[in-house]
Amino acid sequence: MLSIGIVTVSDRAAAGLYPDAGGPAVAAWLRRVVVSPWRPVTRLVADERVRIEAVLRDLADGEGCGLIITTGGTGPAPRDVTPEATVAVCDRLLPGFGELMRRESLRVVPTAILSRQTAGIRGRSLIVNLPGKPAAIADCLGAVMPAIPDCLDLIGAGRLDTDPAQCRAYRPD
Ligand SMILES: Nc1ncnc2c1ncn2[C@@H]1O[C@H](COP(=O)(O)OP(=O)(O)OP(=O)(O)O)[C@@H](O)[C@H]1O
Ligand SMILES: Nc1nc2c(c(=O)[nH]1)N[C@H]1C(S)=C(S)[C@@H](COP(=O)(O)O)O[C@H]1N2
Repeated sequence: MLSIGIVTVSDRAAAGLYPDAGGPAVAAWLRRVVVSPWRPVTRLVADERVRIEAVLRDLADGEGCGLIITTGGTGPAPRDVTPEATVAVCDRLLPGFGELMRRESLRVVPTAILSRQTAGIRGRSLIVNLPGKPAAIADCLGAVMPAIPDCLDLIGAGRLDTDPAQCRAYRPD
């Protein structure tokens, strides 16, 4: 059973000023697309680098999440620090994820280039950043999910299969 961490990074959602729409949107997208057994491990954290890093380490090392998806805190505002926290906890980066997600998002909004979203590997966990706008989640996950099952295989993170009618994953022979 693959554990998937879902991390909302938002000052206002963490303070209860608005309900978190991002985490539930990620979970709903995964429920629609992922057909192999998985369990969500959800976290809600303010835009504080030290706390985001602690959450990512706990999900990877403590909860054993093979995949960790963050939403929020990727922009240029002073408190947007999710990419810095991600880079700090990762052993290696996968810059292609951010490049592809920005390219796809650019079809939707010109401000897509403001997202510094990235991805990387910590041990046997793949960490992927998404922007905070709930509408961005499907754009970005739809772009990178075709490559995620093979990445999880390669790092020994666990098995993830998608419904090909929703998202066709590519596993090279
Ligand atoms: N978890 C969330 N739930 C609902 N809406 C969100 C969430 N995160 C972001 N948004 C919406 O997307 C916009 C841009 O997201 P961003 O991560 O830049 O938030 P922000 O302006 O830094 O504020 P905050 O960190 O308090 O959510 C927000 O202004 C808000 O309207
Ligand atoms: N697909 C998509 N990507 C998007 C957006 C969006 O609405 N849709 N918003 C952009 C905006 S306005 C910002 S500021 C950056 C960073 O957002 P974040 O700080 O919420 O992570 O993501 C960008 N990427």
